[in-house]
Amino acid sequence: MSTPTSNESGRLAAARYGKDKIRVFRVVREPAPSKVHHIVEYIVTALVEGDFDTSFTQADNSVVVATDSIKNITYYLAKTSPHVLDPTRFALHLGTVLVSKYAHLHRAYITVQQLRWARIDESGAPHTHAFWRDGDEKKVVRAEIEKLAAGKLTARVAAGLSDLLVLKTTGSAFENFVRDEFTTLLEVSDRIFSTSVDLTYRFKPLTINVGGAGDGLELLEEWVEGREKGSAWDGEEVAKAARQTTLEVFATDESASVQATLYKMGQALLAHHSQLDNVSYSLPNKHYIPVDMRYINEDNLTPLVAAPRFRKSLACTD
Ligand SMILES: O=c1[nH]c(=O)c2[nH]c(=O)[nH]c2[nH]1
Repeated sequence: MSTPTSNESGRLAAARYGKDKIRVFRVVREPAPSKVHHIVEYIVTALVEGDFDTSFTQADNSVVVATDSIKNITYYLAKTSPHVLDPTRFALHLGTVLVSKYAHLHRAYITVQQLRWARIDESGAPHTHAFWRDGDEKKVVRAEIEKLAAGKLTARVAAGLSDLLVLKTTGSAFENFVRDEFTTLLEVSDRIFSTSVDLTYRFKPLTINVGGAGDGLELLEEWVEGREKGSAWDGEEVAKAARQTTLEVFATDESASVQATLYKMGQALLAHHSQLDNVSYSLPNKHYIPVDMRYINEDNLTPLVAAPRFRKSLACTD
């Protein structure tokens, strides 16, 4: 995967390449007596930027770390990293290794999508090594690691979730929108509201000073420690809280529109997490339109038809 772009004069303006869709599955086995197994399944994208323009402009492969090697490094860290069970830390570890090991690579862009596996319940107790796919929802982490002057890295992390499917059967209206010759939608004071939530939140960037080069692990330890000390920063905790806040606002908001509920979700996240500097939601409306059964004298629209403007538009179409 590569994304070179050129300006009007035909010169290479920017270039980035790497590997997409690297599948990682890792089992961490606790020893006896517990013998509990922990698992993660990730889909990883690892892209790099650096001094390799000549690989695009002069077919010079001597500056190319093969995408196959990038995949192998990802596998190697999935096997060896103490951070593998935490997608944020794993992304940071992979990024720091790539820019630390190769002097001519300056930036790494790591995306980790985590698939959902939940423990199977066995007579009320979580099973030690059997799991089920707990829906299509994914946890998503995007980490950008930039090598600055010697001994300095900047980490920018955005995280969130995708494909969280939700539905509520009341507490949602959509009224008073523009009505003109193109309007066929009826106003409703009470409707089913369903959406598939995509959420991204960005953490404030952090610059860290590091002593030596290393393979990135020491840099990461320092990064993680610095983050957690004196602040509530912890990728997994924030992910859990952000998901819960999203669900609670969805459930409790007397929604005037998808737009208004979306904004409240963003406000709630920013209010709870001072370490975030940006929140973005996408909430595509999944329509459940009641079937009009008046032709057979069956009222399938009440209580959905309380608004006066709705009655008026019904009168027009009757
Ligand atoms: O909450 C909504 N917002 C819209 O902008 C819109 N547009 C539409 O057709 N239905 C809805 N619902």
